[in-house]
Amino acid sequence: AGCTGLVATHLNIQAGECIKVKGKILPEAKGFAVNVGKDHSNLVLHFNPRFDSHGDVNIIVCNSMEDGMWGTEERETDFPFQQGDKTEICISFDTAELTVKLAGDKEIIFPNRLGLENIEYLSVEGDFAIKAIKFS
Ligand SMILES: C=CCO[C@@H]1O[C@H](CO)[C@@H](O[C@@H]2O[C@H](CO)[C@H](O)[C@H](OCc3cn(-c4n[nH]c(N)n4)nn3)[C@H]2O)[C@H](O)[C@H]1NC(C)=O
Repeated sequence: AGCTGLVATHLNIQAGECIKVKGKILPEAKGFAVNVGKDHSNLVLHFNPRFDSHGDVNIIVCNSMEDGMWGTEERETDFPFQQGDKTEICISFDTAELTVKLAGDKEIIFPNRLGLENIEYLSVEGDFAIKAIKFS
């Protein structure tokens, strides 16, 4: 699993609340990921913008992980990220789906495949310098 940065556990984020991750994408970024779920092996969302990694260029890969096994990827080619830029990602969810609000009023919806009712785990990994994390 990539070079892990921040990990937060024992959170108790309920449906309808937001997780806001603010930071700066490194100038030569290959990719970064924001993971939320129950723990590191049970992710309701692995949100992974790729500038140039795993053969993908400027694609957002979203996936889930259940008991350490990846689910089926969903890919988004509308890519509102630039290397070297500051960015803010807001993740909210309910038992049916997660909504990721991005710059430029872009939204990505991803199914809550694990049916999680609360989020206890957050990690941010890859070429991203965190400035602030806010739970609201
Ligand atoms: C075409 C060849 C076979 O498909 C490729 O298979 C790769 C390996 O599964 C896929 O890359 C992984 O895709 C995952 C999301 O589906 C992750 O982005 C993974 O990133 C590194 C990573 C994170 N983690 C991790 N995070 N948290 C935990 N517990 N583990 N483990 N590995 C990547 O290594 C890659 O996205 C996928 N490409 C396509 C086009 O499907």
